[in-house]
Amino acid sequence: KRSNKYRVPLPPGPKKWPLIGNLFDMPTSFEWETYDRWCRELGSDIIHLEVAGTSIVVMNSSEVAEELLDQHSAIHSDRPRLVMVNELMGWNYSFGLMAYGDEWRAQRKLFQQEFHSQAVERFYPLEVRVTHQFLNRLLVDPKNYVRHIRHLAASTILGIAYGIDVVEENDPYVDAAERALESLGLGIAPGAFLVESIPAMKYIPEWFPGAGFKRKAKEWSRYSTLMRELPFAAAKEQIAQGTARPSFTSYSLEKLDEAENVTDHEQRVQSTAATMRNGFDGLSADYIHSRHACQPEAQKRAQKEIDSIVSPGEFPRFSDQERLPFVSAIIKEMIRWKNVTPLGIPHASSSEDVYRGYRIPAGSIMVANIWAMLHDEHVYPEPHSFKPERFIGSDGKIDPSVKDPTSVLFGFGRRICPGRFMAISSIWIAVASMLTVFDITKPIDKDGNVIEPTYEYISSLACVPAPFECVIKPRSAQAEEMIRSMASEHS
Ligand code: HEM
Repeated sequence: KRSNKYRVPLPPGPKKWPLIGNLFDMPTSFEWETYDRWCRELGSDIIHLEVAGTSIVVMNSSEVAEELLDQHSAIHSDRPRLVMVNELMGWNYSFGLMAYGDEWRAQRKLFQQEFHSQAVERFYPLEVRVTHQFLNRLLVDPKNYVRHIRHLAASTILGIAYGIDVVEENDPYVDAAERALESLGLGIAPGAFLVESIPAMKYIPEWFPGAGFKRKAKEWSRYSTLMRELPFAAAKEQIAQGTARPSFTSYSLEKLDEAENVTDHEQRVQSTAATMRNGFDGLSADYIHSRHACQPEAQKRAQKEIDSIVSPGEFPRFSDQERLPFVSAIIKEMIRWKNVTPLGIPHASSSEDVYRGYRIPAGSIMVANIWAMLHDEHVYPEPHSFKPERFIGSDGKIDPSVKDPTSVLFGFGRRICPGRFMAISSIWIAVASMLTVFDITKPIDKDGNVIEPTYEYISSLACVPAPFECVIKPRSAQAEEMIRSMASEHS
């Protein structure tokens, strides 16, 4: 039986060495580009790697990812084991990192009830309010635009998850989340902790020489607990006092009476709300990070479109989306051109599978190379150029024959990003509003030369744009007045 089984070959891959496999071939930054190169060299959109006994399958096209993660989703919907963050730092409460099973299903259902495509419309007024406040901060202090974008992301998610308003400086909930998410990034970084390869090390006592990782994990687990408990306690208090704004927490706790077990339901609401914060932090902010800023032609075309549709003195509304196709095209191109999550979140296979005549071993880590899918020259000609017009048809509307990048950006199968509708709506309103009132241009040095932006990206788990200089100025005196009056209306 065994010998029959092993006649089914593994997908092709770079040459493996005994015991260590591809350990020394593995890229340590911009992995997606190396995986893409290997796939091209091997002429296959699915490849197999092995790192010290761990099987890794890279899916380099949307066809393979859809077939494996959607159509074979009963097999490939688990997550890889994460000893440091899940078992030692306490992040296993978060359904995004959790193994596939009943608790994952229960939390995911809770999340989806409040975040499906129609339900997210309840959060539109909040998204509009925090966006207008963000524009005012940009007006007052344009140089610190990265900080304001991060503040916008935090205000959006803390408002939606808990109904909490974020304060300008030293917000306790933002600080708690930042500390926790920073430690999550350190704990999850591939190769950072030996315990990931030798899980039995997790039983070493803290005082033991070489057990520094245990002491770190203990300290970091305090941050993850604080991030989960602090805002939830505040939301519950506001609900009890009758001062709470509507939020995921308030909507979900209203259903407490229907729950079979009240304590379990409350715990689940707490964990799911905290998971929203991890999902959102950074990602949407990184997209809004003025990627389109230094694309003057696209900016001017979008502004012309906005000026022709939106009445003078007003901001775009969600209901204008269809009538502003070029703004939507800019957003599609922003998320395609330099996507922040080039490898998504890996899935894991709970049992063996056979696909296209290849064997996929049980326990394989399934990596979707989203970057490669969004830079496939057959789907998006000149994939490395910023060309929002690629999404516009001859009738001036969004061309449905061009693949929408959101169909791969948010992952696949049962684990597909459940926050995708909210993510896109909050990015849309922020970008459309910024374009309405601001001109974003490249800075000029003291000799009158244009300073080109760096377009550098920091490669970690996510691919984050490095800060670059740009000049953000109101388009007119009327635009400035609009920002100020909206901000005072919301304050
Ligand atoms: C532009 C912004 C975003 C991008 C690019 C993004 C992308 C992704 C990707 C690629 C995955 C992995 C899917 C898979 O395993 O196949 C994911 C999962 C997830 N995302 Fe997002 N996401 C974004 C915003 C959000 C927001 C706003 C939330 C919450 C409000 C969120 C919550 C989650 C959760 C909870 C998961 C884990 C789902 C699970 O394991 O079942 N994301 N996201």
